[in-house]
Amino acid sequence: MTGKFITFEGPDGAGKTSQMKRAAQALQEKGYEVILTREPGGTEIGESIRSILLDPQNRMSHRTEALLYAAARAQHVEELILPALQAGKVVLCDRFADSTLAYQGYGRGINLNLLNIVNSLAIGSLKPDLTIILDLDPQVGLNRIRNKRLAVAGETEDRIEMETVEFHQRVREGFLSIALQDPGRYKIIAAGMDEDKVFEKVMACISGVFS
Ligand SMILES: Nc1ncnc2c1ncn2[C@@H]1O[C@H](COP(=O)(O)OP(=O)(O)O)[C@@H](O)[C@H]1O
Ligand SMILES: Cc1cn([C@H]2C[C@H](O)[C@@H](COP(=O)(O)OP(=O)(O)O)O2)c(=O)[nH]c1=O
Repeated sequence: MTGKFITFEGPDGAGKTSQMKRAAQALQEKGYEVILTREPGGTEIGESIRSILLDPQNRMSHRTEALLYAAARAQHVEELILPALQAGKVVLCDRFADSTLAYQGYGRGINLNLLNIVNSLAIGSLKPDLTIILDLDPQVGLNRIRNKRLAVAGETEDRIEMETVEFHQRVREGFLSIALQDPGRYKIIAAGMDEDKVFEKVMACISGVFS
């Protein structure tokens, strides 16, 4: 495997999408071939599963939720991520297996060992070279999202964003606990600063992967 696999994690509204777009552009300017993708999603099947997962009309059991995220991930890895890495590309992925541990594990309360098994069924031995966790008070993130939604008529909150602040607080703490387990792979960046400052730190972490 010659490519690089970099994942972005953190609470909703932490700035992952914005930072990833800038990082992709910076890397492309340096001559790297970059794939920008997201979970759940990244493939036709994954995007269909995403609509089911995020639809606020769906009353879904926690176990169904965990398995659907993993199903979307399995397709994503096989159809898009592994082939891109084998072709030497840089894959930037908006959320990956750690989101299942944080949201379905720390958030919903599903046993973490079980989730690790489900994740390994979905991803095999694939491991990101770097995982950037954009850390933010979840209330600030949710307010950012609400302001963004207000700007787009007709957009409403998705099924996960509608969860309680306490749920999102557990998710945040979950990400921080996960990061402690492998400080070499996880880099935590405080995401409450302005976008340019966060971006400087993001690029400093990414540079480490290529040195
Ligand atoms: N550092 C920042 N400070 C203030 N607002 C931000 C910052 N980063 C992103 N935003 C805004 O917050 C909203 C959510 O950002 P986004 O990149 O979509 O986050 P995520 O993908 O983590 O949900 C967007 O409207 C974006 O412009
Ligand atoms: C990948 C993944 C995402 N999620 C949740 C987190 C998000 O609320 C939602 C969709 O992800 P995303 O669109 O990245 O949300 P945001 O841009 O608001 O951060 O799915 C899980 O609960 N488990 C998972 O395994």
